[in-house]
Amino acid sequence: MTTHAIPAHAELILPAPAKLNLMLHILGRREDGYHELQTLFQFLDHGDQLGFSLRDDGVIRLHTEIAGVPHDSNLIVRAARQLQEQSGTRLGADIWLDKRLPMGGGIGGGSSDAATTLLGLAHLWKLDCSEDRLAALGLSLGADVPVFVRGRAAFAEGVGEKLTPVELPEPWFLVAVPQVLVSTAEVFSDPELTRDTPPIKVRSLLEGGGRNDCQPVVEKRYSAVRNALILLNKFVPTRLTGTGACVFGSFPNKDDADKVARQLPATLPSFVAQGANVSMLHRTLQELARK
Ligand SMILES: C[C@](O)(CO)[C@H](O)COP(=O)(O)OP(=O)(O)OC[C@H]1O[C@@H](n2ccc(N)nc2=O)[C@H](O)[C@@H]1O
Ligand SMILES: Nc1ncnc2c1ncn2[C@@H]1O[C@H](COP(=O)(O)OP(=O)(O)OP(=O)(O)O)[C@@H](O)[C@H]1O
Repeated sequence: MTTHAIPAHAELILPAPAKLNLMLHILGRREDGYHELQTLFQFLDHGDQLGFSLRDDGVIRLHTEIAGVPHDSNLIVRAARQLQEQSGTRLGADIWLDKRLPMGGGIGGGSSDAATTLLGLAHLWKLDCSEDRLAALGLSLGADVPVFVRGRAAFAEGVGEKLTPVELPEPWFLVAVPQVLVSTAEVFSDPELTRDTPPIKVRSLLEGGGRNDCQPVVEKRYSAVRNALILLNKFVPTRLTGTGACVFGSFPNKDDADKVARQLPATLPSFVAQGANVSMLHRTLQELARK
């Protein structure tokens, strides 16, 4: 399937799905400033799309500009160059991006783009690269990249890289997108952030426990997020994902989620998507492998 942003001649088109943090506890802070956390990741059937074509001159060229992100800082380009360097390949790639996920939304758009680039180029360049190696490479790009590389809903510990796959219900989610960019680094450096939540066992989470420790800080700093939580909570129990800005509630079916979405004001964009325990990226790659 091609889109306006991806030309029909792209050799490989892959999804870069969003994720939700169904809960997020902060247990402590490490010496390097990163936080130890416990979080539950599930994917959504909604995301960006990337197109890739092979180049034999070694050049990595992303043809889509993202406002405010220089070409060489884009996680897609950084992921491609790291893989190129580590694998020693002489090949390069043309890459196109159809950006649908809000940036700084807490639904992992940049991290998912990076993971799709790693897996897509490993496929296109025919590299013999294990998932463990790609996940380690991904971690150097961002704490959330490994879960997208592995593509399984997971309970995450450490800084988010110690992953235990889990089977969760796959409800429909309404995700509201407050029109504000939340800085993850800023939230993690707020002195009022709760950093001493005791560790819990994965089983108690699967029974529905947990909260998002970042939520009070984000609500305090960003009125758009606070207002979105107040509004959505009138219809469904609502929580922040990651460090925001997006907030979400779950529904047993799509119709119920759509009904609430229709009642939100135009100033609060939203989308409805189903939770997925296997990411769309991995489902697409599995189909490719069968062909
Ligand atoms: C909070 C989560 O969204 C949960 O999914 C992620 O762990 C954040 O992942 P991310 O956006 O990929 O984060 P990174 O790009 O690695 O880090 C951004 C900034 O967030 C802070 N950070 C991030 C992850 C973590 N476990 N502890 C932190 O303190 C650090 O200040 C870091 O400079
Ligand atoms: N391909 C990309 N897509 C989005 N953002 C990118 C990309 N490359 C670099 N960035 C930078 O990364 C920042 C964070 O983007 P991202 O969309 O991953 O945030 P997020 O949804 O808050 O992520 P997370 O849930 O992992 O905290 C952006 O503000 C942007 O400056």
